Amino acid sequence: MRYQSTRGNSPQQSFLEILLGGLAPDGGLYLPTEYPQVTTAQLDSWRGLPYADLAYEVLSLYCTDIPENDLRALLRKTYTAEVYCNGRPQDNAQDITPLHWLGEEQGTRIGLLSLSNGPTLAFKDMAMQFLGNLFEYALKQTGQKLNILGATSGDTGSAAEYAIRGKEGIKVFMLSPRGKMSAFQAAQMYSLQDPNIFNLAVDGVFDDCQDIVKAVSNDHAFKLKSEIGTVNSINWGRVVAQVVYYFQGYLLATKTSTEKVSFTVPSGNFGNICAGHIARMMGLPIAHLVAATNENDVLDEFFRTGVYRARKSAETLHTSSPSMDISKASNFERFVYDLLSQDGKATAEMFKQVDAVGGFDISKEAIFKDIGKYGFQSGRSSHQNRIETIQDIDQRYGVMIDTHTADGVKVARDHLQAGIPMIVLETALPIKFEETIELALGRPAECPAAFKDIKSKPQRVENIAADVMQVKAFITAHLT
Ligand SMILES: Cc1ncc(COP(=O)(O)O)c(C=O)c1O
Ligand SMILES: N[C@@H](CCOP(=O)(O)O)C(=O)O
Repeated sequence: MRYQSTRGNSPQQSFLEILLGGLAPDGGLYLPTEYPQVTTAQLDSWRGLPYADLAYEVLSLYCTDIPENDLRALLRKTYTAEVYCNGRPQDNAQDITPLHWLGEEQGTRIGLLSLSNGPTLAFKDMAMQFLGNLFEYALKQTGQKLNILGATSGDTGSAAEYAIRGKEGIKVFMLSPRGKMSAFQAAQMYSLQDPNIFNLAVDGVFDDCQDIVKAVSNDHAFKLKSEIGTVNSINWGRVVAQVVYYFQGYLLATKTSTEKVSFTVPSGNFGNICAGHIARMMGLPIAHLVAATNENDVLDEFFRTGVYRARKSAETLHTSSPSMDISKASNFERFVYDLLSQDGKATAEMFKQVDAVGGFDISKEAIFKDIGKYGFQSGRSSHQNRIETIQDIDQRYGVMIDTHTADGVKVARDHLQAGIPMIVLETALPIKFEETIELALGRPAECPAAFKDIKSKPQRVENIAADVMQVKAFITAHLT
């Protein structure tokens, strides 16, 4: 399988070649030259497979330069019930991403796909644990070192750091928006004392952190000299590993592979739902992919109106689902590339416009009229909506959900279709946003034993301005 850039001006490369690099040299994002197609018979034959083996079936279509036995071994090492039971040991832990039906609403079943049982209690662990093992494997083959530069709004950071702490030859430099994450999220990252982990608290919002990562990646000389790699969903490895749980969710929800299912995805950087889009492009029978945003509703606005209007940092709101406080959704470019029939030149033009004037408007163009064929729908949730949804799901079903999942449930309920099951992706555990849970329910969220005293541990973090030069200087000073 070869990979090409969404901006059409980088040489095609193999999976392992793009894995360590992140952004393509022309500033675009990598996508496969074609989406492998999965037949109904293939899907049926995957029913009942252990998660690691299902992951092998899906990922072997993409990671064609990793020998079969190595890929299978990496996946079996990654996807174990021991690694994915940190939050809530449960009966069906062997499913890795168990599906919990909540009940029947408006003539259809609604359920939660549990993606947050990994070491840091958010869905990011699903891909990041695999990437940690894969980086180690790839570096052993080449003898290279890797310095990861990442941006986080709270969950990617800790998932990457827990996956990579203590690994030989890899350092992590993680940019986080100072004061914008929950106290629990900050403590998860900043309490790590491993010498290969560096936390930088940036004076800005997540988008400022993400812009710095992209600017550093676009300085090709610095990137090469400093062996910079990425773990954000701009890295194809992250997205493709997330494709697997759409297959798992579908197979757990259905009895035959002709049935349709819809997914609602709490969305910010468009990485998670982009993985759903790819699963659908591969032939997974997904009726709708519903993007649920919080008050930072750039994506909802686009799907409703055809106008993509990235917000400036000062316009990005600090909400009670803070991991989705994102106004420039990186992976949206991957979808736009497909929407433009994989025309790299046209995609580059659109995103040049985003940099120059902050967005684009396709509301009057034929491609916007065609958007329905990709199955996307969208909606937005507010602080009041999420409080009411957390209360309602607790009262009605006895299930406590986090604030991001609550945004998902709220928007899912606005898009139920009789007879088509709706799966909401559960993206984090409630303890990560305990202040809002207390506010909604008047009682504390359950805290896994491993994190009981997390907030009282000493923290190691450096404050830094939202300045590319300062970040480069920090990295350079900590490379040896
Ligand atoms: C808990 C949680 N929910 C939802 C999201 C949004 O996911 P994405 O950025 O892939 O759209 C994030 C961050 O990415 C998150 O951390
Ligand atoms: N919500 C994320 C930020 C987006 O990260 P990505 O790695 O999925 O691109 C976070 O919690 O850090």
